[in-house]
Amino acid sequence: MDKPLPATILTGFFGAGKTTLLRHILQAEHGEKIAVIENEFGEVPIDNSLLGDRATRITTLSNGCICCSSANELADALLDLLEGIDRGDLDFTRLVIECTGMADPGPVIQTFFSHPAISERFLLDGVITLVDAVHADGQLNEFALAQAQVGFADRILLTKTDIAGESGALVERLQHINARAPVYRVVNGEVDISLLFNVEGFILNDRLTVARPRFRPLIEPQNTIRSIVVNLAKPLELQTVSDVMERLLATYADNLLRYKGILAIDGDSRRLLFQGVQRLYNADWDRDWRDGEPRASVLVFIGVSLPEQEIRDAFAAFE
Ligand SMILES: Nc1nc2c(ncn2[C@@H]2O[C@H](COP(=O)(O)OP(=O)(O)OP(=O)(O)O)[C@@H](O)[C@H]2O)c(=O)[nH]1
Repeated sequence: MDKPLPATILTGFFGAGKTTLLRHILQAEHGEKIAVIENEFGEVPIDNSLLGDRATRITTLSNGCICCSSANELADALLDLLEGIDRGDLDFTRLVIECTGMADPGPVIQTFFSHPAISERFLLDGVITLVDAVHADGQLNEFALAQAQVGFADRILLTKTDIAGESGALVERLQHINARAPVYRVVNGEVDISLLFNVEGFILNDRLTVARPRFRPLIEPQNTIRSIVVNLAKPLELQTVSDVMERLLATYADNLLRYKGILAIDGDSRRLLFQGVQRLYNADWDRDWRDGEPRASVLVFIGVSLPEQEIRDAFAAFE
């Protein structure tokens, strides 16, 4: 069986700079052959012509937005690419999907896990969310979807800081929504490609970065997306962790966009890595804890209206 093909999802609100970035990716020297799936929101596929001919194949999904009505359209496009490879008509090493500004990344991500052939032959590498430094504050205030796009990110690219300036407060706000994804400032798509590829956001690994905002807003907006970081100093019982997670998911799976953790389990010398997207989660043993390394657990939950106290209490009960 060939190695699965890595796939990168580019998301971000209208005008955030997704096409600009994609053009840069296609022109950069990275030795990858990239296939592109573009989603034009019921428009003429103008972006195709903007991208030039560097992509191995550009599939345009035009029938609305891949996130909702036409989730199958995305699955069909992915299967179509696989058939092209099997027939020998297509050859590519990586797939990039550009979502529309109004796409919810959740269903797009789930397409990679829900269909057997797709989940076997593609490997979702990472979700890259672009945020327009000029407009993001207003968009985040007004649209829960703009927050969800940030909440799902493995990497956040802050665009247009050439106009908006350093945007420190916005970066704090983004880290409050998603404490897990590093934020990089990118002007006109100029970014080091190595930051975007092999992110392994959906592979169990120990790359759990947690941003620590220096301050928090005085007034917490209600019903917004944010992250909760839980640190636990003492090793946990495996069964108890799974009971708590099952209980949380039974009630709050729809609130949880993404969660990830590195856990110290009582009686085991290895670290336990786990991560999930809404209802889907998995866990795997990692390397041994090193001598002198504190056997402490850290979990990050990103979601909408998270029951913070309940999550904290459930885990605090073990301390
Ligand atoms: N000044 C400045 N302009 C930028 C930057 N990045 C993108 N733009 C401009 O912003 C506009 C929108 O960029 P696109 O790349 O089309 O954005 P998009 O996210 O693909 O937009 P939609 O397809 O509408 O969702 C274009 O005019 C870009 O040239 C940046 O870092 N600085």
